[in-house]
Amino acid sequence: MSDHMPSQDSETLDTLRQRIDRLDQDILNLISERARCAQDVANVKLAENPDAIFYRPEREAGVLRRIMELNQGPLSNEEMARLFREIMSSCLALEQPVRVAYLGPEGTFTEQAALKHFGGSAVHVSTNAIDEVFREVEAGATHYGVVPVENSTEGIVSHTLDSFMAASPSLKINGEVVLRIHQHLLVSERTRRDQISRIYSHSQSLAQCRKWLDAHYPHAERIAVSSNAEAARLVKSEWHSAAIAGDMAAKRYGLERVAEKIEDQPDNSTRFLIIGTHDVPPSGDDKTSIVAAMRNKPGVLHDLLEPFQRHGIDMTRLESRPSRNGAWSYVFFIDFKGHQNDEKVRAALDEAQACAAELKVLGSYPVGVL
Ligand SMILES: O=C(O)C(=O)C[C@]1(C(=O)O)C=C[C@@H](O)C=C1
Repeated sequence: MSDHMPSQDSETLDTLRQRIDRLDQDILNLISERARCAQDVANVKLAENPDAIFYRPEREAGVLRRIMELNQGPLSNEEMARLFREIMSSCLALEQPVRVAYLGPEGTFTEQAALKHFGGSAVHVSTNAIDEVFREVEAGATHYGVVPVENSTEGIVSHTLDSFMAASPSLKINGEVVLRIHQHLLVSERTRRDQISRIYSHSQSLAQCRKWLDAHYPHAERIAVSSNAEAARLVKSEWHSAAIAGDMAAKRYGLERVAEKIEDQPDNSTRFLIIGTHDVPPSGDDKTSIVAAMRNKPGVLHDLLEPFQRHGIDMTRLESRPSRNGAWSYVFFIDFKGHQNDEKVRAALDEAQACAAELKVLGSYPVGVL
């Protein structure tokens, strides 16, 4: 129907749009009032401490959880929380432009995780390797860092655990973020789609799509490269190649999807950790990560875990890594529910400490909300 033809429908559309205009004005005023409030919060923090910490993960988790509880629809809880995530990101940027290092290059899932956790107003800084993310944070070049730690189909990211073993004690885990990972087969406009003989991706992504590749491209050579984004970049200049990567890389390098969501496990997800240099107070729903080096004798794992079980602490992950130090053979990475300030967590940690050669609390942090 033409725009100039008056009708019942277009009148209704006009009045609805007038209502939306009025609502937008109210939302605008409220967001501005909220932003001014955040500026006042910044001044209070500065008055208390000239080296104030502006980013407060426990408070952000609380704000988002409350929004999800209050939400009555029609937008989903996740959608609403995502909007508030961005509002808070803008408010925090008014207090202090927060710098966040992530495992790059641009277009990686880690960049997507950093955006999901800190929102678009943080300054996101790409690095070339996981240990570089750690170095940036330790040196104070960025306030926080984001690193992948485990994938639901491929298991742990060993570089990250090794970096924790080598990290200074001032480095703390400040948060976690879980990302649903969707892999796509991507090509450029130059690619001859019927002659794809090479498929680039990160080794974990190739592994995550193994069955799909066996079925659809059994003869293409699979080439592991340093990241999915690097795979996407390579495809730009080769007519017979494709890449497996996610949405961020497709967008960043202007690639087309030949096939979408080709991961073998439909619930494929990756967990990322936020690292910083401060302890996070309790948020009401927290996790704690520790690393323990054990002496090389029988029954050590049982001795280490028994106090947690006895105090009724819910363990969410256990990994072992060979130690680099000759004095003991294994170190264990353990995640459990609860905050290190909780009485029963303290008691279990004290007892576990007594039987470990070395035990380091890597941090207590809010369970991922989004
Ligand atoms: O409550 C605070 O400490 C704030 O700084 C405000 C606020 C917010 O916008 O709600 C902003 C940044 C913090 O990370 C947490 C919350």
